[in-house]
Amino acid sequence: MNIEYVKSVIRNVPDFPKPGIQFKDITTALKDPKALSFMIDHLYEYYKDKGITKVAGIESRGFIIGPALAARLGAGFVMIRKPGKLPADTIQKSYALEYGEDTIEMHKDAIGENDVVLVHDDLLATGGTALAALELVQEVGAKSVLVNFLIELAFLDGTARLSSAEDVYAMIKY
Ligand SMILES: O=P(O)(O)OC[C@H]1O[C@H](OP(=O)(O)OP(=O)(O)O)[C@H](O)[C@@H]1O
Ligand SMILES: Nc1ncnc2[nH]cnc12
Repeated sequence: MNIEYVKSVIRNVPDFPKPGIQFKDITTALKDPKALSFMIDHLYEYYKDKGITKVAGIESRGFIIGPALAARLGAGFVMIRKPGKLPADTIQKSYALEYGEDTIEMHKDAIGENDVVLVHDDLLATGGTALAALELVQEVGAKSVLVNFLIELAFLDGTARLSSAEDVYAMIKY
């Protein structure tokens, strides 16, 4: 079992959700028991000695591997959600999309100044979503912030926008 195997079971769906987009569909990797456990094991090995105290997953595909990885690391899990879903006091960040704008939010008390936070999502494209999440976690005063993706669309150079993170790691690159 290796990264190439996981890559081989990620389905490419052309022209979804609109013409010209090559959609990387992780459902075919998640339903494969060997690929699912490999992804969690591999990320655990990468992060186990980095002192992570919280994994912050981005809705919704960051809510799949994120909590499993957090449990393996002995860390807590924090939800970064689309607006209007979190019940207590939140901090928000808006960011540009290809067309228009989107907002994410997190509970203000989700992270403290002693936390080493791993922001996790399934995929890095332009980096707008991840940058907004990184800034949210930095603004609430985390000690340091690392960022992780299962997949990076490297040709879009989203990592360039995440230079204020301690570390950025994507398991699979296209
Ligand atoms: O790097 P970016 O250009 O910001 O794009 C990446 C984001 O887009 C996808 O989420 P989507 O908005 O499709 O939501 P979902 O996870 O709920 O499917 C993906 O899961 C990332 O969160
Ligand atoms: N090409 C893509 N595949 C899957 N999710 C995405 N989110 C943004 N771009 C994507």
